Parts: sequence; structure tokens; C-alpha cells
Amino acid sequence: MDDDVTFAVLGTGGIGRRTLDVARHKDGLTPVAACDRNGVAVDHDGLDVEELLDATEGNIASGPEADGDTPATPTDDYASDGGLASHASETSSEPGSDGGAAAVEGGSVGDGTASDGVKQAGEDAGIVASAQGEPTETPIDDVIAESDAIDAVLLALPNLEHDFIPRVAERFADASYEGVLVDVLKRSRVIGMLDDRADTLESSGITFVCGAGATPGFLTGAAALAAQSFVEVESVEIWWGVGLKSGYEDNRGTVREDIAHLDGYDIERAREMSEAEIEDLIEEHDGRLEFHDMEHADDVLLERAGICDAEDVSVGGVLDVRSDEKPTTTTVRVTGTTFDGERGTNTFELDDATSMEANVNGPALGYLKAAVLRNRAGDYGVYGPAEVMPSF
Ligand SMILES: NC(=O)c1ccc[n+]([C@@H]2O[C@H](COP(=O)([O-])OP(=O)(O)OC[C@H]3O[C@@H](n4cnc5c(N)ncnc54)[C@H](O)[C@@H]3O)[C@@H](O)[C@H]2O)c1
Repeated sequence: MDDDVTFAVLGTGGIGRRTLDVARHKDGLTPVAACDRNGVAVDHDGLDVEELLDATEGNIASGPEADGDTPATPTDDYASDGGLASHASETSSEPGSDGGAAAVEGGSVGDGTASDGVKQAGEDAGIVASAQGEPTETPIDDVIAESDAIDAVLLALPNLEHDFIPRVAERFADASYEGVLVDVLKRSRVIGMLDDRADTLESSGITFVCGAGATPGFLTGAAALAAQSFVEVESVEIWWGVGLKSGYEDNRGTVREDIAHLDGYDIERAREMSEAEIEDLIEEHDGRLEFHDMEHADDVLLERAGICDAEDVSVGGVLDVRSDEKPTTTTVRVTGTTFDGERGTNTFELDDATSMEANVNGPALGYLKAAVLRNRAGDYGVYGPAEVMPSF
């Protein structure tokens, strides 16, 4: 059996760029396609990752924007202060909108250069800045058109609309894709939306590993291992720390999604917030946002693996956008009872030196490799990270 894996990345923002970077350090992975909301790059002999990363450094097509097929053009929606104005778009030929926030970056449209501290903006940002990139209004469809020769696709897309990733998966199935899909989504409710499509994905020949980033993902898998000492699991507590000073500009998509977990916020409110409003919120919290009882899919993913009830899982953490030091050590604590009646807590801890990008992309690619083996063995359907162990 051929051990080499060709793969594509949908969304080359903060996470997707690093996916390409990390994959260079893994054996047998050849990136052959990548897209963002403005462009696509395809080379079945292997993308020149170095060129692509250089071209998109500080210039990712992230942040709120219109859909893939409605490139941002200066309109009244542009706020003159470099902030954002609402620009909901319903006109995409990519079905529905992009899962991103419904607004348009202001300030630097057209040249993709920095504006008011926001590095990425405009229709020329992202992959189109690479010599390998082509502008397109249908980036995901362009990758689907090449998917016969792609073993696996990693979805590093925003998820500010809950059904965006499930709908993208369905489009691969509609095109009779036979291969692997892996996503790094966070929200519990999205897993059910994928399960609703499990038959469609399975009959196409797709092996889908969902929620395969850090949390959910890596830490869900760690909890599943830590639970093995016990016959009864009482609680799983996931507590994460992320220090993002140097990566803040490149991870605004993730920060915006995290804000939706704060008290008084939800996904719609976070999606509509301007960059200026986000900056104000961060300022109010002195750069440190603390989250409790997050709707992270670790809960439903542990339940579907039979480890504990979803309600026994709690996820929280601290995000510091002004320091690269982790504000708290990431830990998973699994408490349970052994067969011989002892009650104990197994703790899994990440080293503070490991970055969020390393802890999302290492596992995501590890799950991708493991899913390719399953797919080649004819094992199709929707799986969670506690049901599949990542390969190195
Ligand atoms: N599970 C985890 O541990 C974990 C950790 C961090 C981030 N994430 C998730 O990763 C996802 C990506 O985060 P990010 O910080 O990289 O976001 P980002 O905003 O920086 O990047 C998103 C990318 O998707 C592209 N995109 C948006 N709409 C598109 C469309 N319609 N067609 C094609 N491309 C499109 C954008 O151009 C951009 O390249 C988020 O959903 C976030 O929640 C998960």
C-alpha cells in the first residue's frame, strides 16, 4: 500500500498556515491544494510551502469578510476608522456564507497591507499573494474539483456559522469524494449536525474525524486515555492556557470565536463585532480573557466514545493576547473509580513551551494520517478524536 498521503487545507488563516508548516516536519504528507476565501493554489506534485508561507506572512485573508464569491469591494460598509461595518452577504455561490463574521475589513482593501494594527485585509490578501495562488470566487468548489487526487482534506475554516463545516462536508459527498475529512471545530452542537449527515458521508466513502484540534481533539484523546484506569468516570476537567502575543494578528479568527463563549456573548454577537469593539473588550480585560463552561465538543465526543456523560465534562481556560507565556498550564483531570474501589484523578499536562498552533496542528495531522489508514481499509463515517488515535 502506498504510504504517501496527498492533502489539502481549506482555510489558510492562523491555523491553516501552520498546518502546512507542521506538515513539513511529518513523513509522507504532500500538500497539493490550499485555499482561502479569495484564492486557491493547486499543484499535484506538491505545493511550494515555503513560498506560500512567505507570501502570506502577515497577510492572511482572515477576519470578517464577505463570502468567497463576493470579494470585498469598498462600499459604505467600510468604516473610515479602520474598524468594521456589517456586511452580511447572502449571495455566495458557495452555498450559504463562509462561516466567518459578516462584515468587511476596513482600511486597506486592495493592497493587503497593515491597517490600524490589523495586518490582513482586502481581496488581495492571502493565497492570491503567492505566485502559486489564483484568485477565485469559488475556492472550496475549486478544491473539490481536484479532489479525486487528494487523499485527505483538513478544514481549518472559521466556524462562526455552526452549520458551515457540515455543509462543506456535504458538498464533498455530493461530489462523490472518497477520502478523509478532518476539522478542528470547537462547538458541541456541530457534532450532531455532522452525525445527521453521517449516512451521506459514509455512502460517498468519506472518513470524517471531527473536532480534531487541541480542545476538542488532542485533549479529548488524552482524557480517553486517562480514563482507562477507571471503571466509572465521574468528571473530566479541561483547563487550557494560551499566550498569543506574537500570534495575535494571525489568530483573530480564533479569538473572535472564543469571545462568543464569554458571559453575555454568543456566536451571533461575536460575528457582528467590529475589530474596534473586540479591541475594547480585550482592553477592558487587560488582554486576558477567562472562560468557564465553554461549549466545547470534548463533552459530546467523550460521551459518544462511551467514557462519561457529556454533562460530566467541563472546559475552560485563559487566553492572554499580550504575552507569549501561557497564563495557566493546560491540564486534563479525569476523576473516577477503579475496579477495586479506589477513587483517583489522572492528570495530563502540556508543557508551557508548546504553542497553541503546535497543539492544534500536530494532532490534526496525526488524526488525518490515522484516518487515511481507516479510509484505505474501507472504514467510512463520522468519528470523534476519542475513537481514533492519532499517528505520528
Ligand atoms: N480545536 C481547537 O483546538 C482549535 C484551536 C484553534 C482554532 N480552532 C478553529 O480553527 C478555525 C480556524 O481558525 P483561524 O484562527 O485559523 O481562523 P482565521 O480566520 O485566521 O482563518 C480562516 C481561514 O478560512 C478562510 N475562509 C473563510 N471563509 C472561506 C470560504 N468561504 N472559502 C474558503 N476559505 C474561507 C479565510 O480566508 C482564512 O484563510 C476556527 O474555527 C477555530 O475555532 C480550533
